[in-house]
Amino acid sequence: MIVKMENLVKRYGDLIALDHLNLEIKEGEIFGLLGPNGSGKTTAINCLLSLLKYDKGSIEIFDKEMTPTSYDVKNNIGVVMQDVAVFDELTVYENIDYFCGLYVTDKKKRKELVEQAIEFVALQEFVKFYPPKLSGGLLRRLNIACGIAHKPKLVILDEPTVAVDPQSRNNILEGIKKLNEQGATIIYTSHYMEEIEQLCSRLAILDKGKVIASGTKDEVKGMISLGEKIVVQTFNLTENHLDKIREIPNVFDVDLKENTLIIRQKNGASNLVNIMNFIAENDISYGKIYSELPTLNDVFLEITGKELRD
Ligand SMILES: Nc1ncnc2c1ncn2[C@@H]1O[C@H](COP(=O)(O)OP(=O)(O)OP(=O)(O)O)[C@@H](O)[C@H]1O
Repeated sequence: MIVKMENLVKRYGDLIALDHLNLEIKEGEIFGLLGPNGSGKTTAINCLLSLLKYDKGSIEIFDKEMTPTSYDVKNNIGVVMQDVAVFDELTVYENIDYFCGLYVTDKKKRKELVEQAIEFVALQEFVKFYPPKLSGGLLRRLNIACGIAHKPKLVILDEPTVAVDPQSRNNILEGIKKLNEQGATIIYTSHYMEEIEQLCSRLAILDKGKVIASGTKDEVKGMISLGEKIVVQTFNLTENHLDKIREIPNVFDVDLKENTLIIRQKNGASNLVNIMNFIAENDISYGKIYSELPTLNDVFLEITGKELRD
């Protein structure tokens, strides 16, 4: 276990920002913290880093209690915060060199690390630029390079893709996968469920400072009863057909409205094939046919009654 957060409570006055939060993050995973704005993601990260005092609970990182003076633990953590924090009066190269220098004093070693970080976020053409001359996406990439240049074992990224262009977004997501492949454990917070789906091996969904669902993506999706949804645009279905479709393995709900048939099935390997075979065998004419698996938003919607996005 790389991170163990137990029963964490954090209050801001009357507001309970973290309400007995429990998180366990294992070595080598990309762990997603997903939740709508204000659900407590940044507060959880700040407590984890001992940047914020909390009211109750305990935090262990690398099997050691985390305190504001746990410098040996902090040396092995890289943080990329939501707000870009670089020096406007230093160039791209100098910024990365400065932040790397907080951890690595050997100049030769640092030069290597800084160059690797620049290559990692593909900022080679911009090394002499000052931050005010960089676009939002490039600035975020610089922010990331500053956070990871010292090759930490644990990398924490707090919504690193907010307001970036699609090219930088892809660069950032690919970079995170690469970091993980090179051995870093990653904590990634976002309110974009697509990013969490794409990146993370396990996740926790937060709402009002509580974990409302956690596990692998499949485990989390398995917590709700929506199952797989198969949609068929069809024209000549009879009641008799609908009855037969209800008998197909895994089908638990069939609904025909105008020309759209929605079949809900429990998860299974050949759900769509079974439906297509039935359509072919019964000479049913159809337009579009497609299958949708539940999304993390469906999970959130079912548990909380509201959408993940604002
Ligand atoms: N310094 C503070 N003082 C008072 N309330 C705060 C403070 N920081 C955060 N909060 C409140 O605590 C709750 C959790 O906020 P937090 O920033 O941790 O959420 P978040 O999930 O990271 O949201 P976002 O996605 O918008 O960053 C929110 O209701 C927020 O308004």
